[in-house]
Amino acid sequence: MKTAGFIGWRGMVGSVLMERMRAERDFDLIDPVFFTTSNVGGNGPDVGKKIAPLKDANDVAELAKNDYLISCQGGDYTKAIHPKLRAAGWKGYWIDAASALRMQKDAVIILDPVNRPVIDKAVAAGTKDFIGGNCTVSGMMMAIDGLLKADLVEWVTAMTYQAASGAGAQNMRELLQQMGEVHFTAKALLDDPASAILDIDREVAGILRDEKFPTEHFGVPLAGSLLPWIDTDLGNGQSREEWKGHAETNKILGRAENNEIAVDGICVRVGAMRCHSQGLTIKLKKDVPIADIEKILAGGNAWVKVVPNNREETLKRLTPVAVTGTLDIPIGRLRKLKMGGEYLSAFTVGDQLLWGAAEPLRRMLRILEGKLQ
Ligand SMILES: NC(=O)C1=CN([C@@H]2O[C@H](COP(=O)(O)OP(=O)(O)OC[C@H]3O[C@@H](n4cnc5c(N)ncnc54)[C@H](OP(=O)(O)O)[C@@H]3O)[C@@H](O)[C@H]2O)C=CC1
Ligand SMILES: N[C@@H](CC(=O)OP(=O)(O)O)C(=O)O
Repeated sequence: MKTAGFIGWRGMVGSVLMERMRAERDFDLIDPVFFTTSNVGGNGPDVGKKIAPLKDANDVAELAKNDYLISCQGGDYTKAIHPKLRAAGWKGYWIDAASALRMQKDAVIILDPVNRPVIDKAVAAGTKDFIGGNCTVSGMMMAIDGLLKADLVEWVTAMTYQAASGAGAQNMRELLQQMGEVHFTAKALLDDPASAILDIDREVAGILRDEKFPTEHFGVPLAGSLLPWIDTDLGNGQSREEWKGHAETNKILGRAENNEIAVDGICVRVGAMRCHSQGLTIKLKKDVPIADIEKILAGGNAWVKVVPNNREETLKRLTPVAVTGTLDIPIGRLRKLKMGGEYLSAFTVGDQLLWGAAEPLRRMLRILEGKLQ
């Protein structure tokens, strides 16, 4: 049995990965070894079998004993350790959730329901670095997988509504603190049915703008507001999160530079917990009837679910609350836009900690073990 070293297993993405691997009995396939940057000698997670005490995640020689290394520890860790491992001659498979290596020439971005042929070809060619994609990109591609496979997409714009979890565990906590603070401020007026809504609104605006309002992690209020900028500023009017849309989509599909699908849009953080939503405008290569589009989308992969474009089904099935904690990728609000028969609108939701982070990693391990058809 091959050995797999896990780094970052107790973080937010890592915990979801452990949960999924336990549920799918992935630990039966490998001998797991757990690493830490903070608690050498401590206890690892419960994986249903006996494991050794935690090893040092900065000990390159110890890491290099493993056939696989799966990291959810973050980009800084990857940048510090991965080059040392390769320089030391380690030939194992590196599977990573962080963005650090994604665009490297020798790395493949993994989203196997969408790009299994690209992955298989890379494995056969001896590629050793397999990196999970950006959560927004992965969610969008899982949703429109059918149209991509049918080569019907000329371009896509994505207007996103991204959850707090994308910014990290501390940010999820801060969002809840902010919500609590707002409610606390308005509570007395809220409890009085005779109070005026504009008085409540004034109190709320006051606390949101108060310098004591908890904003250590987001920098500004997210509760009762939204943040139309995610990740760093590229200096050309685009955020790094928006840049990833085009760069990663085309790399995932393995498309040549002269055959790229243009992907662009605006990425926005909203007060959802862990599901990223996005409104898509898709320019199709030809005018395909909506009933056919629904069929093509539904056949894209086993997780995409087409939601009929009516109010009741949409509000029941196409929200972060409906999707959170599941692998489902609903897509709905499907209709042709006024601009013409080639212009399709769509709305999709995905749990960004599952398909957007943990799930492609555990599936890659199975692919390498020959246990995923
Ligand atoms: N957040 C997201 O939505 C996504 C994140 N990613 C990538 O995954 C990587 C990890 O992200 P994420 O899981 O959010 O990071 P976390 O901050 O939750 O965890 C990272 C590490 O922090 C250490 N840590 C310190 N204090 C704690 C604590 N109280 N509880 C748990 N861990 C703690 C742990 O290392 P140790 O055990 O060694 O102390 C842990 O492995 C990042 O590179 C990110 O870019 C990818 C896709 C989505
Ligand atoms: N930037 C994403 C989360 C993330 O970690 O993305 P990436 O893996 O591309 O760094 C978000 O904020 O929602």
